[in-house]
Amino acid sequence: MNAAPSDPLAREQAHLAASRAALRAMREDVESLDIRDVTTNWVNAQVLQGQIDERIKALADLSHTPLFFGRLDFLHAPGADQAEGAEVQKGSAATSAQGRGRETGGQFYIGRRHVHDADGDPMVIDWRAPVSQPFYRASKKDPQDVGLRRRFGYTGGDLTAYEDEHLTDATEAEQVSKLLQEEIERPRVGPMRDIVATIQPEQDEIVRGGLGGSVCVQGGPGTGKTAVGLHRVAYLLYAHRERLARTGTLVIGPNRSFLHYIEQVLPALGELEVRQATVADLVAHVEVRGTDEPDAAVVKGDARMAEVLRRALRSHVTMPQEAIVVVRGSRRWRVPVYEFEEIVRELLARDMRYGAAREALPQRLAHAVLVQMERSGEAPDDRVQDAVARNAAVKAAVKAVWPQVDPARLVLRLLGDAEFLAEHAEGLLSEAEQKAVLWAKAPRTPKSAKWSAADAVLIDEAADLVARTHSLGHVVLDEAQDLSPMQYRAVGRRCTTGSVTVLGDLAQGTTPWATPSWGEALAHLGKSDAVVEELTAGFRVPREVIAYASRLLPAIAPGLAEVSSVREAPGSLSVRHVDDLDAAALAACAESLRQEGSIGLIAADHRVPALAAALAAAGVTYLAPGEETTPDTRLTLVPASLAKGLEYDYVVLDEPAAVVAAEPDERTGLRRLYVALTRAVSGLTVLHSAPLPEVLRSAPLPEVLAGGDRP
Ligand SMILES: Nc1ncnc2c1ncn2[C@@H]1O[C@H](COP(=O)(O)OP(=O)(O)OP(=O)(O)O)[C@@H](O)[C@H]1O
Repeated sequence: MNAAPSDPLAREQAHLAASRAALRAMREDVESLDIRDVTTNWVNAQVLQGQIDERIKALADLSHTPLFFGRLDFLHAPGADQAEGAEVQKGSAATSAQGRGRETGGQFYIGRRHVHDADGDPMVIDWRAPVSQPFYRASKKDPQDVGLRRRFGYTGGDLTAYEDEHLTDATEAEQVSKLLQEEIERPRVGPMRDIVATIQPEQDEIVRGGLGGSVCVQGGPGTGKTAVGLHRVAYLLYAHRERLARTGTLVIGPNRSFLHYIEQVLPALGELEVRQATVADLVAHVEVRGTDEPDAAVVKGDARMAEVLRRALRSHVTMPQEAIVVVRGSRRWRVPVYEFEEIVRELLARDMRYGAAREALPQRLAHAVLVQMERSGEAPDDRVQDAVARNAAVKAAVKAVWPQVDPARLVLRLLGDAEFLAEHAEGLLSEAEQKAVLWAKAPRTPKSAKWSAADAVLIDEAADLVARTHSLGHVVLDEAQDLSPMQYRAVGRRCTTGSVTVLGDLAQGTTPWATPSWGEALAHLGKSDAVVEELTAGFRVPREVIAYASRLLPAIAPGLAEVSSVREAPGSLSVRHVDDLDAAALAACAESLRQEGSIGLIAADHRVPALAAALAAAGVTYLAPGEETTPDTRLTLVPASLAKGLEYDYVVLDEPAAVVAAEPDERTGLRRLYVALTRAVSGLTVLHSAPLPEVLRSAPLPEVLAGGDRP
């Protein structure tokens, strides 16, 4: 064996090479498994082979993804429970080479996955293992027994740098990590990437929160809410894999392009099994072909609709008018009206789903018959009870008293039949509200109806009243501020037995029903006990840009704290008054394209066709949101309504006044503008030919405003 190189970087590179070799050996071990001896059953063999293929995939060594990104040298050996079988070395060469002369307790390389050598000793520890936690949380104030924390920098797949912190050395100054700054500013090409190497302490607390508790994270733009939510799923799947494999996990995002943007993060962390969906996907009982006027959508999304639906559904149950007569052989058995009614009332009083109660009713009636049989000296068994429950007279009685209800037909009737609606909305919805939701012309069948997105949510509520919705183990709800109360309920019933991570920013609420407070949202979700956490450190947007965007805060979300950016980027903001918007947008895009990374041209939705034409005429290729940027096509033309949650290295924002004016009211318009102003990582160019919105103009100037005109 070669002697360990004396240069610390070379030694780390050697450990990387050895870890890669170990990973390769792990993969080869799995590849060489011969399952013919293990199973002769074809189906079992297929399943086993599938699992092996997954495992081989999970053990792939991605050349551009660092196998480890950090190292921890503990002062004392961590307990066995912490170590995940980690190698605990006495006075490792690397640490003693620091010349610090302490007794060391173990050295751990932290990476995306666990890698062990031929003896089973770990070369790399999974970032989610307990022993990795101090990598994210330890500080000079609380070193957590860590003597040295080392972060590694990579260029391509090569380990090229490292950064050390001696946490117990009082003389060493605390400093902002250069590697963190570089990681954030690394140009963006392709979809969102993971942040596993640089999760911050306050983020890590949320990521590693227990599975039992629900959590709600309020955080301004770019504070890492989405990143935190996705890493939390990966962590929970590690810590509770078996349980969550059974119960399932789900990530909910606002639209397809957003989901497309985030969909690679979990696979990159080795998690392939997580479903990602929009709320619309969850409630897709019918085809959505219609839209609502805002006032109708607000009423349809209001939680009072749940009670209207409940009443309307229960109105289908009618009290029996006649006794049931069951003929068996030569005998006739009667369930008198009063007893039948008692059974129906008792089922209504129970907290049962409509459908479950309907299924229970024949058995209850049969039971009443059985009691009579016993009284008259017969000894019927369970089979007799089943037979009575299936008796034609019982079936007919149940059908008349407790009919089957189709959820879509129920909603169809409520929205199409003014009298029916009035009857069940009485005391809940005003006349004007009822009028707002009623169809001008009622469709005849659910198939011919032009259902809106809000209608689909009503149908989902009705479906849950009829039969319980399946609940998952954990749900992450991103951009949660925009949901209506009825949408929160739809999400809440998918995690009644599990927990939820709610992520959002009240200042970015752009729907007419956006939630005014997290307390309200959580109540609708059925998770009032969730802890509300706040993230205030901003990673995406540089200080100058966030200061400019934050001028809007008093108007859009008074009381919310301004994001405090971790990055200074002088010259990152330029605000220009221009005469020809299209030409200026082309020029600004060309300017940004000279830099590395992605560019987003954001404009009011109605401005998009004109800008598209201008780009096409100039021969500039561009993408729509959700399409993947490539080194050749780095420009995306983004309608302001789809900008939420996305980010670009450089943003050109076209005509703020048009973005504001496109919304039904000023506050929503300014919130939309706030979203658009906070998408840039490295530079924002604002172009306007109309005057800027008053709040953006009149606020005091931030201290640093370099590049371009002053606003
Ligand atoms: N700890 C971190 N290390 C490196 N990058 C980070 C970290 N936290 C967040 N980021 C980066 O900051 C950017 C913003 O993160 P993210 O999209 O999760 O923010 P958000 O709070 O969801 O924003 P928005 O409110 O705009 O949707 C992303 O590029 C993300 O990778």
